[in-house]
Amino acid sequence: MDNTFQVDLRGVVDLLSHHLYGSPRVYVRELLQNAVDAITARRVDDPLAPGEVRFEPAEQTGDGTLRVHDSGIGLTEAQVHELLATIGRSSKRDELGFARHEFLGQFGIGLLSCFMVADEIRVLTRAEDSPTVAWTGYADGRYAVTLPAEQRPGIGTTVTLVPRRGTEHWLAGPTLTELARLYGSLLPVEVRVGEVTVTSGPPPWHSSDPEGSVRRYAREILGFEPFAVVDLRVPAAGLTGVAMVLPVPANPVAHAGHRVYLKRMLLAENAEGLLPDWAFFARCVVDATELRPTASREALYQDGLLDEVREALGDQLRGWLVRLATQQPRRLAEFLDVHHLGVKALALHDDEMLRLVERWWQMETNVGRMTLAEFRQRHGVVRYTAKVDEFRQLAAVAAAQNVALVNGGYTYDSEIIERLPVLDPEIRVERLEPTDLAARFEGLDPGIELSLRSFVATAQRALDPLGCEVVLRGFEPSGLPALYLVDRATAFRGELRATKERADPVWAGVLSALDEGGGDVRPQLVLNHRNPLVRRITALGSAALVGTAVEALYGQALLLGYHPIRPADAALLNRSFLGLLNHAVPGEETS
Ligand SMILES: Nc1ncnc2c1ncn2[C@@H]1O[C@H](COP(=O)(O)OP(=O)(O)OP(=O)(O)O)[C@@H](O)[C@H]1O
Repeated sequence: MDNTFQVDLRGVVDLLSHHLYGSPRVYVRELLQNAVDAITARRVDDPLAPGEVRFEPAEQTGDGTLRVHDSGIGLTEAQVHELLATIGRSSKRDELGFARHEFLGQFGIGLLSCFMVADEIRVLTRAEDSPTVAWTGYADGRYAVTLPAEQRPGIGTTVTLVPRRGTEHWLAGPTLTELARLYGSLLPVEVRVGEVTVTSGPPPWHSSDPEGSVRRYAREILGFEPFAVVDLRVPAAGLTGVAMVLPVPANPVAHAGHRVYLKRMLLAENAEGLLPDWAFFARCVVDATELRPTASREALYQDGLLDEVREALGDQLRGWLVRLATQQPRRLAEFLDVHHLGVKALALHDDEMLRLVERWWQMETNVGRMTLAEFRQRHGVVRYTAKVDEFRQLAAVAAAQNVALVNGGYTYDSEIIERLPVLDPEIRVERLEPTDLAARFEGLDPGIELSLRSFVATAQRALDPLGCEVVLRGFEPSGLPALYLVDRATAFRGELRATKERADPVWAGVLSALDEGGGDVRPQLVLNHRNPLVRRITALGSAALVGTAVEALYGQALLLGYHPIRPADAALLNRSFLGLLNHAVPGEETS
């Protein structure tokens, strides 16, 4: 035998009135929504029927209650029993149970939200050709219906809330005005709180001066002056609105919330999921007729339509960017100055954005700031370093060897450069291998080389314990005495081993697995024979002093290139510094 669920009414009332919503303030929205829906229902048969919602805050009613009057369709006695007294029953669904398009409500639970601020809800309602009906509901699930002798002055409904102790402030004039304005300012019927009208006409993007009105709205409501305003439109979702491009950089991981109205009633001030993640530089204000709210009516329901909307809005923002690039490149440059991180993040997945970055974003290179497109045109291969330190060390040396170099060390830059061949397979991209640079340095005259053999041998002996090879070359800039070059794979393994020494056995084992294969190419200290100091060092008579000087050059080259300093390097730096100091300060030792 089948049984039906038993329901504990008090539990359900408590759940729906107290636990579904994030804050008691939504009771204002639910009251507004019912009043507007009732007016909409009345206007189906009587398009010229008045459309008015009036709140009387506690200060005005004088008895501590709040009243809201509407000129809506009202309810007959039978409807009161059916609709107000049955949780989950709504007049806003069709025979099949689907939400009817013209109404804001659909679930048949909204009125219960009033129990967050009231112990008692009274509804006085009058439908056409029917007597006035009074319904009173209590938070414990009881209700009473009477037919009062005194008739309500006109068709419509008055809802009265008797405040719960401790929640009176939610019903007071200032709070009520603020909340009615927040939720209802764009509603198509006039809403007043006391004598104050809180509705302000159609959405700003539908006004006669859309740009001016949207900017004013942004300043007054959102608190910023947008960099740009982009029109949005998705007919399938009945959506219109604007995206406002933020005037300051936004945090790419902090999702921007959007202001979403459904049928001109505010749904959420911080709705997520409306734009693709990459579009974090924009904040939207939209009104939609077809998107669905969650039951708490505080967020958008994640469905296929929302996915379509997100994609369409992404396309519209992308289109705006591309138009800016072709029609207003100067504005685009300004935009990129503020939001380059977002655009670059997007360029990692999106070819159009990649092209935009390639053409319009100026990168640091050792031949001046320029776009990657310009760089490619002038220098062919896009040669780059992936670390800022590496660029700093090698920029001048590479420039002197006519090697143009892009600094790919900033966020996303090297990934963007590596992705360039997606735009055109002809594009050649190469990460600079520091040791390749040495191959471009001029070798010495054989005679000179021969005469310096013993110097090189002495220098090599000084650096042997550090596993570094000494090379003597002539290169520009001549002001640079020495350059420490290490190939990337060796540098990586060096760092791995240093970490391994500090790690616990398990982690060290993992690191060992990574350290397999590939013989190390010894790092090189390339001494510059064009440098006057180096020449003087090669001419020193004392082998000990040559050793100390070469050690000092080694240490200085390490520091200059921001290379990691191992304990052995630190000891050597110390030793050579003291050695040179000792040599520089003359005089006998005294005791
Ligand atoms: N001011 C009003 N005038 C006329 N009928 C009303 C009014 N307020 C409520 N009702 C009736 O009571 C029903 C239940 O209202 P309730 O607010 O609980 O749910 P709803 O508006 O249908 O849906 P939702 O839970 O999505 O708000 C409504 O469907 C409507 O028929």
